[in-house]
Amino acid sequence: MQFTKMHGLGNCYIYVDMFKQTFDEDKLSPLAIEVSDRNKGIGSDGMILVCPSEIAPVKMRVFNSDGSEAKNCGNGLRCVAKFAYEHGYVNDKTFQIETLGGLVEATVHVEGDRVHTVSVDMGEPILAREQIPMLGDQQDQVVAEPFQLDDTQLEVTAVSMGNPHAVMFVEKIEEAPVDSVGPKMEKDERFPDWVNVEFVEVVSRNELHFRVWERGSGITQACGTGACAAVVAAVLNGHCQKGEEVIVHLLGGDLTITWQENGHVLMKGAAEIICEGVFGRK
Ligand SMILES: N[C@H](CCC[C@H](N)C(=O)O)C(=O)O
Repeated sequence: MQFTKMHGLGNCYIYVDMFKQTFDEDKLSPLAIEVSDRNKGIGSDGMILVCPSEIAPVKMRVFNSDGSEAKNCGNGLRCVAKFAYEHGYVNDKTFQIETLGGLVEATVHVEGDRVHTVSVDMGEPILAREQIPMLGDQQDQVVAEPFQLDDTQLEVTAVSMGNPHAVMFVEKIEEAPVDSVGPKMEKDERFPDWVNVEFVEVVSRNELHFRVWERGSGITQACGTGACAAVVAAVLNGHCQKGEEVIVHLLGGDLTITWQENGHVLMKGAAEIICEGVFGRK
């Protein structure tokens, strides 16, 4: 299998060009687990397929390292946009990408003949409880809702960017309980589809620190949809302002996120190739 390993701020995936090769549907989840394995495979946070689409130049499918398929991936979208442009699957610098969560619009920023930075209009966040989805009979939106997890009392703000996110604010990001709270909340029964878990320290109305425990992959260096969810949650909790750029500091680098006045969330950040190769026998 031909592959390209790419990363967005250290959140790396094995990209497979499905314009040139195809696999049986039931092989995809096991293949994602196999290629993601850092000891017996290539090593990554998951696998992303760059597919033909009937409604856009390309379609993105995302598989976490546990083999589960997700509806969206922010860092993946920037890398898919770079891949599509550099492989000539698109002619313009701004184009749509189909995801399982709907259509998004990407713009590649070209330096010479290479793309290093990509902007993506991620569309509107989904805030209705039942569409996150999250159980509970309180009000329709989940903003700073008390959340008891074993003997820990937390406050959760829930946002979907096509995939579900539970955002919590902490005083010091370096003390965020990522590896203790993360895995418990990821599969808590109150999130029927499980959930990505984010911890945010507010530096100012235009700057956040961010850590993540990703659904299906665990701790990663960065999560693009999670950074978008974090800015939306920060606005909902009065820490940031709609219409203003927010710099989000993730372990692997920075993203610029704006929850625009028109309701759409704009994400801008890097996308890089690590290597290309053949997985398994030719
Ligand atoms: N773990 C996520 C998919 C990858 C999202 C993340 N890597 C990003 O950049 O948005 C989920 O199951 O919803």
